[in-house]
Amino acid sequence: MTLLINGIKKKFDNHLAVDGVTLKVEKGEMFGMLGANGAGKTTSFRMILGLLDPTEGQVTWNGERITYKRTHLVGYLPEERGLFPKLTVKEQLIYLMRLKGMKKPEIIKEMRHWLERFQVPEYENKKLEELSKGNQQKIQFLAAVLHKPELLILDEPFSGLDPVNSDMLKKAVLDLQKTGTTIVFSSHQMRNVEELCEDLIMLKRGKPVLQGNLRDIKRSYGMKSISIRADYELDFIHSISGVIEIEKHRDGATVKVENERVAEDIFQKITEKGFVRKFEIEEPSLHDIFIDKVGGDADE
Ligand SMILES: Nc1ncnc2c1ncn2[C@@H]1O[C@H](COP(=O)(O)OP(=O)(O)OP(=O)(O)O)[C@@H](O)[C@H]1O
Repeated sequence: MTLLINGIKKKFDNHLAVDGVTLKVEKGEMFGMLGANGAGKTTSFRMILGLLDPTEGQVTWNGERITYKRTHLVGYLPEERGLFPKLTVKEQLIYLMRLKGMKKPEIIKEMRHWLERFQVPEYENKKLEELSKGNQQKIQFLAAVLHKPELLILDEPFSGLDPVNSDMLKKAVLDLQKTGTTIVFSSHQMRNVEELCEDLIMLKRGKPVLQGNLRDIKRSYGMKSISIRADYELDFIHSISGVIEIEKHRDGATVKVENERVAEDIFQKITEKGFVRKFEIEEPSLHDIFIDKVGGDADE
């Protein structure tokens, strides 16, 4: 079972919201879709789900398009959320999961299992509007996974969750992956992406600017971060060519540089000045790569 996206583009009037996305996600993979606001992530998800027709290109799941008849194979947590405020948790999950072809006793069994897991069994008969935003989101997640979809699309699943709930959701997502669910998700929280996904695509104004295995991307990325501890003034590093940024600490600095050669240059210059307690070249964080590639803010 493979999700294949082949050169999809989406034009709204004259605006190309998605401009040539090609990717392959195999069964049981966790795939991250990143990009600044308006980069085209949600539009791509809608095309994957068959809710929006691509202007160009195709999407297939297991060799076929995802049409209305195959929606039971897919789970979707939309960014704009979409539950019924006046219905109880039980009422709406029964309604939504019957649309996915589940029978009522099975829905109730699965719902209780998940409510227990999320430590909110008492919510079964509460109206959605009575729940906090974060707890409503847990119910929205249940609406995406109760029918055990093969492909799960999560648009900003962690936004608005406190650290405890965010961790709980992360564990749930990882467990679903272990059972073979294919997961594609978007997030502005780079730490969550680093913790969860092996492969990713980064979009900028609809175009892919980076794509591949996260570890390979970090290893081969030119930009490096250097951690330095020394007993003397490090301000002079500013003037070395290829230095992107220097952040000073009490007894040293963290320096972002364009490539390893710049790091060697800095090493030589600081050892000429005096004793160096620490000099460590580190791979850039995904946050740094995001800022470098996409610009703007990542929510961290
Ligand atoms: N139905 C639509 N009609 C016209 N323009 C649209 C429509 N849907 C999206 N767009 C535009 O397409 C671009 C991509 O939007 P999209 O919602 O896919 O971005 P995103 O990456 O999900 O952003 P965010 O992180 O803010 O959710 C934006 O410029 C948006 O204004």
